[in-house]
Amino acid sequence: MVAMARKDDEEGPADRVPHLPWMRCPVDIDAFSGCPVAQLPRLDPRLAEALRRMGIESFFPVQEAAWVETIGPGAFERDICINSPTGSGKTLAYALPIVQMLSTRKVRCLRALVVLPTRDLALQVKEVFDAIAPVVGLSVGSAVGQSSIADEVSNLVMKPKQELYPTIDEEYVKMEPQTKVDILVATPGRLMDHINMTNGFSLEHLQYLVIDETDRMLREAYQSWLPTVIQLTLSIGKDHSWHDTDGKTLLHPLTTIRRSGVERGFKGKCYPRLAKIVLSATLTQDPSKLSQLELHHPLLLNSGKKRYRIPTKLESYKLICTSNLKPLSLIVLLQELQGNKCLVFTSSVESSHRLSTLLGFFEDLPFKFSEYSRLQRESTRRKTLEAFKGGEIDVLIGTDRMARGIHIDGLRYVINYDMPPYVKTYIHRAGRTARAGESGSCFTFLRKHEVKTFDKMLKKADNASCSLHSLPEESIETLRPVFSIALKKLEESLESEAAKKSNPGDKIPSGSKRKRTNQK
Ligand SMILES: Nc1ncnc2c1ncn2[C@@H]1O[C@H](COP(=O)(O)OP(=O)(O)OP(=O)(O)O)[C@@H](O)[C@H]1O
Repeated sequence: MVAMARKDDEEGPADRVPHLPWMRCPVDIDAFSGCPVAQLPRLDPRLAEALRRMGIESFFPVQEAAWVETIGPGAFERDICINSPTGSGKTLAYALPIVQMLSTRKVRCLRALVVLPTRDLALQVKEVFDAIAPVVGLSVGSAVGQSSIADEVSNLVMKPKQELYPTIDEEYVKMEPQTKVDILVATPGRLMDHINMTNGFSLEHLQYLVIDETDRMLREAYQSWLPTVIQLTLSIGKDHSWHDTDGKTLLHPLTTIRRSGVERGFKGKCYPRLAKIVLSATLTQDPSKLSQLELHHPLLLNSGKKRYRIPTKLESYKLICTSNLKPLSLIVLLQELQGNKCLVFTSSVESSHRLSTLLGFFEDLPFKFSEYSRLQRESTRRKTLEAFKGGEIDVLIGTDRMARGIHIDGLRYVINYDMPPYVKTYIHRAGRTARAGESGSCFTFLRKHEVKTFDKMLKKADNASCSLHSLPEESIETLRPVFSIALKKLEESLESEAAKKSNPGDKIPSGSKRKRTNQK
């Protein structure tokens, strides 16, 4: 039953009318042209200046549309759901209104929480907040597990200054630490660690909750993070009392009092309510999944006519070849791409490992490649990604872990070494290129029998025409002799790895040590 629901959500017809009435009448993002920074109404001049320093001269349509519904006439009255293509600028679409709204806050409390599925993605989003929030006096923190929990705690909370609280020492000692950040970017795991264990970490004052990559996040049930977060922000009926030395009950000076919202016309909800923004390039339409978000009069901001949309400047190509020639065809294609940055997606970590080990047995390849997978240590992965961003590696080979949200400047090419199983997967993989109005290409290797399924799948997205790309036969033939030797070495290498796994004490013979990268 669960499997069927997932398949239906991923694979339903492209033009199916959404079940939820509010999804049927979205705000059309494409009706916005994206105005110059100087013309955005009510934008704090300090933020305008920060944006200019970031090289942003005008806004993208999704950013203008979101501004209208938050700072503009929409005034954050409704929760916002954004369905807009990869690379269309969704991060700034939520970061800017939140920072602008909080720029007038008087007391520091944790008021905005942004949750993302992976650490890399969370750190990328934090960079955007870091570029704009400090200019209006806001502090941004992260809870992503990049450093030890103790370091994270010391960056997030501190004991309040004693002189601000003229109570006797004993009372001060009992006081809980308070937050050091206004905005927190987190992954669900570390967020739950702080909720459960960090003294003084509180979501009581939260005003904004952003769930980026929403469809992916709704599959992330980690310790029921979503219901926990929502529950912790509801403080109706909670005892806010704070006792002074005479035992009199005072309100804690930082308490956000959420009252029942009946008089504001939203029965059963609190006021001020927690405003939510949820986003994806492939937002789910499944009512049962969306209901977990407990959205308040949701408003959909949508781009394109079909359910999914591929970036306008993305060119899609398919290459048809047999399984046994796929590695050679990949090498020839990578040679054609002439050392330009490229991501290669496989269907599993094993497949990525196999492929990169095999490529390691080809001498003198004219590109530098590396494996990027969860089989590697976090620190190795981070270094690899940095090297790729910095241009020391041309090709990264990995799985769908690299497919969500990651932005790499100058990335022109994506290759699906294995066919993506769903149109959503195609969109996120291909969406690592052709971002922010740049052009890019996505190549997909297919076996003959996969072509029909693939073509049908792509029809579910706007702008998804796909031409055939052929590789020169003679280039493939030239590589064949080396290929046979490389295959033999690959088998030996995998065997010795397997042996090492089953007998961790044994040394691998030096000749068969695996080589996952050809980095110098
Ligand atoms: N107004 C703008 N002008 C120029 N560049 C921009 C603007 N807004 C965002 N960008 C750049 O566009 C790139 C893509 O933005 P972002 O990562 O927010 O896209 P996204 O829609 O969240 O993509 P995905 O769905 O893949 O996560 C970033 O490098 C960002 O710096």
